[in-house]
Amino acid sequence: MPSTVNKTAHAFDKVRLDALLNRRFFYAPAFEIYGGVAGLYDYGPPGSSLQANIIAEWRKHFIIEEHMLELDTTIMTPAPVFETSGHVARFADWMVKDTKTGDVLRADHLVKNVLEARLAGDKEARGLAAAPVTDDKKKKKKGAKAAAVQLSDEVVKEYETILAQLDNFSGPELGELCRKHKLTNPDTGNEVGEPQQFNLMFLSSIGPTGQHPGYLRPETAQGHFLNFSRLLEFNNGKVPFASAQIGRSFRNEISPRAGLLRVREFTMAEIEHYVDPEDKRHERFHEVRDVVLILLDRHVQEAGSSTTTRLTVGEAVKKGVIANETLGYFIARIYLFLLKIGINPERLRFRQHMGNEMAHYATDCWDAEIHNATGWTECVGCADRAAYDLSVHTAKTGHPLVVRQALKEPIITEKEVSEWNKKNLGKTFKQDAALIQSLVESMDEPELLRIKGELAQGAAIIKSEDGREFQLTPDVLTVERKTIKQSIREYTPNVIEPSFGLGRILYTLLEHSFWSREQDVERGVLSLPPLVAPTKVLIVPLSARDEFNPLVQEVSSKLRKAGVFSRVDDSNTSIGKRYARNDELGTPFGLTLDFASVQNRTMTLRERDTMDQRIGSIDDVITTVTELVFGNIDWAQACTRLPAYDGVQAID
Ligand SMILES: Nc1ncnc2c1ncn2[C@@H]1O[C@H](COP(=O)(O)OP(=O)(O)OP(=O)(O)O)[C@@H](O)[C@H]1O
Repeated sequence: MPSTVNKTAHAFDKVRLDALLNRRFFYAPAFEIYGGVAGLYDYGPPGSSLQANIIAEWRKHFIIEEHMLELDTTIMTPAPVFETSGHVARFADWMVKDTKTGDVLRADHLVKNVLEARLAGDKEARGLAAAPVTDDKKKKKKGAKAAAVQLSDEVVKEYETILAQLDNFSGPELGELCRKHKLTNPDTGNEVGEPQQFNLMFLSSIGPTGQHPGYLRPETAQGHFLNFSRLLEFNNGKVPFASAQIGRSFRNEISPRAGLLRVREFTMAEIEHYVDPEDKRHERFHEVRDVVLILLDRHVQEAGSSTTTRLTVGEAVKKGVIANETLGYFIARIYLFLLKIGINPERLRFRQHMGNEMAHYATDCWDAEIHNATGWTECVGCADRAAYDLSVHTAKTGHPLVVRQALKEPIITEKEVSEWNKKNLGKTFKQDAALIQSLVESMDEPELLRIKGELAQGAAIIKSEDGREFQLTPDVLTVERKTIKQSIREYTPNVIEPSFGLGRILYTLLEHSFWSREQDVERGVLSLPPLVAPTKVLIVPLSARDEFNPLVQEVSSKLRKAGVFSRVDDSNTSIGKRYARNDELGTPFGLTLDFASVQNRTMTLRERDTMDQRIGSIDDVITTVTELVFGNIDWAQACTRLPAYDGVQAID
């Protein structure tokens, strides 16, 4: 039987984790030797592999499993695209300036940090256990740390309500909060000015003339929408279908201070699922119906609370908590993906956007929020964007981004139809002729009936938007009832959009995976699942002596052939130190080759978390470790195949 491990013997320590990630070069500030730039990071070898493995699993879980159409569209985007999509006018955050130093802060973050600090001070004053604060947290939140002052119960309730509704406030409302609650810059104690909007897109220029402004895209979505007609054709004209894209996005964040959680350049993985607006059922919904989710719905937040409920996706859709099956299906699929790569399900919730928070065109929107040392962080957004994007690009370009569906049974209807005498129309109304025609053509049935009635009396009056009146007579216009046969239905599909930020997922996964050995807090471990671990198997020869070389090569080559990514560590340190280093890199399995291996062709297999060691013939161990890496068996099953090893080379 495998040993049990106590992963909670030491409280989570962000300082240690950050030091580990830096020391092992998971990632580091970009341009570090030039002093670095806030919000820009480079990933080193383990960080890059971890990200690549998460992406590989994402492609399998979504693109391959769901037959999505993959795209790779350009990052540099001409300005008119983002003018049409609304990003130029609205892709902005509210910032405030320190009235003395001119330092810039994001207004909602200022409110959050100061109120949270005051609530922590209140807890301390009441003698209630506050969350442990590490040295690093103290340092970072130095300014935000409030004195241990007890607040009245009403003020506590008011602060909690504000925090629950934070994402719902407009800029002027945030300004009002700063004044009412005397919120000052936590770093300096100075007052802040009125919130102002700051557009987050990086502006550039395409070509040498400076006449074609462009932006670095802040999300990959527009690249999907602009290619909709081609995608639809590729899919043989059939809806529903989805496009998917993994790529870089850029946002000029106001003051990025949260490591990978808020950066200015990051990798996104986005899906745009196109669906008939009249039928948002999903044919695979039954597969996820029973998945239980932790939900925080909009009504709870609007009432000032953060109390979550557990519901199956099936119940949530049935009760109307989640707007439709397709949205529910993707929320459940996002949940399953995050669990698969190692996110702790108890620290994952889905929060619905409140009324003001949601884009005006969206029908419903949920964020997958993952809990970490800084609180709850949105890592995936999942929105029903209705027909907004495709409609605005159609209206702007005149290129119809629509579905034309042949109807099985033609629809026969009777309706009032306008008939024009074009010659008389032009002669009577000259340059106003086109306007008059479009006014009549946009009328609904009751209005046309009114016109028909008035024409029967001799003349009908219509009004233009600018208040002018036109008198129409039967020699110009007649209205007749006709039978219409419609065999094509044309509609703009609605879009359900799951949008993943990979850096946030990667960082929160590292937090959820990190712990320290009970016997020694200095010995950190990253319990990354084999699926995403940067290296799956470490091969450790007892020493760098030549006699081990043939075996090392044999084992490496057999693992390579089995598709298992391994590395050899024949450095000149003890086996224990080599394993400890690889525990920090999250390598789940280790293979040790010693003199017995040379003589008897045996090898030991070590499991990272328990440090248990088993022994078997080289080939048996390779078969077992391969199955472990691919998730076909777990460690308990491996233990039934291979006997325990308690020899001298055990690392402790
Ligand atoms: N500055 C950033 N750094 C890292 N990831 C980001 C950043 N902004 C957005 N993301 C990621 O992209 C995903 C989709 O972007 P979306 O526009 O929904 O985020 P957002 O609502 O603007 O995020 P926030 O409110 O935290 O600024 C987010 O769920 C997140 O994972």
